[in-house]
Amino acid sequence: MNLREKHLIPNDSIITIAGTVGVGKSTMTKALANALKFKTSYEKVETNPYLGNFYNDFERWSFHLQIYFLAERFKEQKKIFEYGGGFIQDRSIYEDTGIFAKMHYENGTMSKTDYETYNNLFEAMVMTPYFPHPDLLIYLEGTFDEVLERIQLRGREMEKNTPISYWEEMYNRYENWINNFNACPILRINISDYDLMQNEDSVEPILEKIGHFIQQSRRWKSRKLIK
Ligand SMILES: Nc1ncnc2c1ncn2[C@@H]1O[C@H](COP(=O)(O)OP(=O)(O)O)[C@@H](O)[C@H]1O
Ligand SMILES: Nc1ncnc2c1ncn2[C@H]1C[C@H](O)[C@@H](COP(=O)(O)O)O1
Repeated sequence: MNLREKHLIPNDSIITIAGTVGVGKSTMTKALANALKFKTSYEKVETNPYLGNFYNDFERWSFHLQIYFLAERFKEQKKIFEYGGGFIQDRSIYEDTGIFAKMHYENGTMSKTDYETYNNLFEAMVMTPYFPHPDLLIYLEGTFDEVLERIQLRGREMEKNTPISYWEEMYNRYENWINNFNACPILRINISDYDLMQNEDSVEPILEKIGHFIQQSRRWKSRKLIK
C-alpha cells in the first residue's frame, strides 16, 4: 500500500500550499508530491519577466506583475482542471489578490484604477468552471525571524535587497488574511514541527492530517449536496 492509500487521500485531490515568501512552500510542494505521487504546479520565479523590475520599482511594475501572475496561475488552474486533480500547488491564487495586489494598492504603489481593473479580471476568472477550489489549503507559518532567515539563506538578490519592513508588513498581512480566509478548508502547519531537509519522513504526520481533513471536508460537501 502506498502512502496516499495508507492515509486515504483521494487521487483527485487538489492541495494548495500557502504562506509568506520564504516560509517553505516550494520545499513542501516537492515533498508532498513525491510522497503522494501527485503532479506539481510551481510558481516560476526565474522565467518571470517582470519580477526583477518590480523589486526595483514597485510603482512602475506592480500592475504588470499582477496581471502576469494572474495569467500564469489561471493557466495552471486550467491544467489542474483538465487533469482532474491529483496536484500539489505552490501558492494559491487567493494570495495574489488578498495579499500582494491589496498591499500595493493600500501602500500607493498600485493606482486605484489599476487595482479595480485587476480585481474585476480576478473575479471574472475565478467565477468560471476552470476554477476548481482546492480540497485543502495548507498554511505554513513560523516566526518572522525564521522567515527572514530563510529569505536570506535562499539568497535571491532582489529579495535580499528589499527593505525588511516590506517582509514584515507582508508577514503581518498574512496573519490577518489567514484568520479571515474561508474559500476552502485550511490546515495550519508550524514550520518548527517538521524538518524536510534533515528527515524526509517528517512528511508522514502531515500526510495523516491531510487525509483526515480531506475525508472530513468531502463528507461535509456530499452531505451539503444531498440536502
Ligand atoms: N523544512 C525546512 N527546514 C529548513 N529549511 C527549509 C525548510 N523548508 C524550506 N527551507 C529553506 O527555506 C528557503 C525557502 O524555502 P522555499 O521552499 O523556497 O520557500 P517559499 O517557496 O515559501 O518561498 C530555502 O532556502 C529552503 O531550502
Ligand atoms: N502576486 C504577487 N505579487 C508580487 N510578488 C509576488 C506575487 N506572487 C509572488 N510574488 C513574488 C514574491 C517572491 O519574490 C517570488 C516568489 O514567491 P515565493 O513565496 O518565494 O514562492 O514572487
